Amino acid sequence: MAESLSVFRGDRLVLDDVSLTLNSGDALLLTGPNGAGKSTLLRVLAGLRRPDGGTLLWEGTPIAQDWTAHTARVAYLGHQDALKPSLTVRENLAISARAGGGEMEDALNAVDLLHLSSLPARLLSAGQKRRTALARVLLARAPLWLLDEPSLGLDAASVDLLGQAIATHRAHGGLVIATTHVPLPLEHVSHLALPGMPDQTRGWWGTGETDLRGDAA
Ligand SMILES: Nc1ncnc2c1ncn2[C@@H]1O[C@H](COP(=O)(O)OP(=O)(O)OP(=O)(O)O)[C@@H](O)[C@H]1O
Repeated sequence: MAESLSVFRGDRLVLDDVSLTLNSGDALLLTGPNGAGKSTLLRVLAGLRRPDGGTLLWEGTPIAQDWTAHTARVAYLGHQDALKPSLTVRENLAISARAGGGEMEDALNAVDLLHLSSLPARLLSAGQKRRTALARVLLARAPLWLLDEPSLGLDAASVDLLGQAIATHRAHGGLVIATTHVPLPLEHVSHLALPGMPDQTRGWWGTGETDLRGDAA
């Protein structure tokens, strides 16, 4: 999927020769210290930023041939929840539902937001906003989820819901790449530690993890 990516931010080489491959149902956790380039890598994979070197492929075809087609494959959750404050939860999500055709009630249910769906987004707590943004990912009906610190601000019950949503997506053949600084309730994940990761955190990231660094295609 990604071959030998390199990305400069300013004059600093933030990503140097990063490669990774995901198959249907796979999940990859990106870890590394602040500034390691995790968000940068996600934005490149989302097509929001062009790499300075290397190639992105989808089913063997270079993504650069059709960036618009790639955008339709991706549900991207950034650090910002990007909600319109005056619109209700449901109205915010309706925009995504129209774009992706997903089921509104199922998405609200999956992140336990049904009871808050008529509230304007400006009245939501940080965790409730994050859950709304996650519901938008569900509604996008995109095969590739790119999640930047998806558990940010979530309580324990909501982190469990996040884990279930990801597991369901994977069970239907979806792909997930998520950055995180904390363990997530995921099974059989791969793990790409961008440079600077302290060794003692190995083993945090769920069961069955595989270290892709160094041997990824
Ligand atoms: N607009 C910019 N111009 C120049 N450098 C930038 C810019 N945005 C980010 N950077 C630099 O790029 C590097 C990677 O940033 P990035 O946000 O990808 O890191 P990260 O691993 O996601 O960090 P965090 O764990 O804090 O979220 C950092 O050194 C940062 O200072």
